[in-house]
Amino acid sequence: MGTVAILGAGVMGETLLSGLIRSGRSADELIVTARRPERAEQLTDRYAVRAMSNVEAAQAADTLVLVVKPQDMGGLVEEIRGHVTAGNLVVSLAAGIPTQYLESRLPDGVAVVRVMPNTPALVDQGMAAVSPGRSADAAHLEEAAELLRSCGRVVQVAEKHQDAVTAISGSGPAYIFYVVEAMIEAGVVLGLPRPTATELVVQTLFGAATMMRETGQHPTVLREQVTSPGGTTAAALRQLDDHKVRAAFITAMEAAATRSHELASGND
Ligand SMILES: NC(=O)C1=CN([C@@H]2O[C@H](COP(=O)(O)OP(=O)(O)OC[C@H]3O[C@@H](n4cnc5c(N)ncnc54)[C@H](O)[C@@H]3O)[C@@H](O)[C@H]2O)C=CC1
Ligand SMILES: O=C(O)[C@@H]1CCC=N1
Repeated sequence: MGTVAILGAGVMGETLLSGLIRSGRSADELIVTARRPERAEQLTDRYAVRAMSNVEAAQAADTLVLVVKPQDMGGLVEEIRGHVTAGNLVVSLAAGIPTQYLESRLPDGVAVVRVMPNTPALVDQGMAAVSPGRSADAAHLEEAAELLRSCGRVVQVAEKHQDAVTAISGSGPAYIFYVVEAMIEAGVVLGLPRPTATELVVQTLFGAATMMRETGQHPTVLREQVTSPGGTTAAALRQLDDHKVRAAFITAMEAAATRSHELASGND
């Protein structure tokens, strides 16, 4: 696969970097760039990878993984465009940025793959969706998928679905943590010590997620199994329905997809 440079190694860039290292990729074949020298030093200390400037990384690497914020993408591409050739594969992990945005700013024929990862990749449980740009062939797509497979699952989607993917699995961990926070608070309101409430909630989430994966049953069936007629669960779910929580989730994810779409036009 050659040398991989992670340009803009913040939260998501380090997550991918650590996954590549865990999966056995040699640190010699990995390069990082960071805006702040202290950050670059931290990453070289932690992973023994090389840190260099964006231009040097573009010159040295075969695959360039762009992991800056969408708002910083224009500046980064402007900086490296003169050093990217048709032999490079460019993989973008940024929300909202279409492959066409990158293709139109990079030399003709450069293969671009758009990816939407998520942070559970940090524990090898990531979910990533990949979409090829105009000049990316099956081998380029496989190369990008291989990078992300180092730390989780990978699916291919049509690029038109990437805003929806961003809303569901890209931002998804945050919604789950939000629900977990709310359930822990509820436990505390009900008088449980905070550490006990936290353990109950985290294990319940883990157990429910494992059940969905291992049984393959639809969540409605699994929910009904918990919900005894006239029982405690039915009383709680009635409150969630009365407060329109399901509708709120759908509206929230529509807002995330809309925001992803807006990011393409450089709206801050
Ligand atoms: N955090 C998440 O859960 C996810 C993030 N993403 C995408 O990943 C990208 C990065 O997000 P985070 O890692 O959360 O942000 P972050 O802010 O932690 O990381 C971005 C890094 O890029 C650096 N940077 C900015 N301009 C630079 C430049 N010109 N050269 C070198 N470094 C530069 C920043 O200093 C920062 O360290 C975004 O585009 C985001 O949409 C995608 C999926 C999930
Ligand atoms: O919040 C964001 O914009 C990024 C993209 C998906 C998750 N975090």
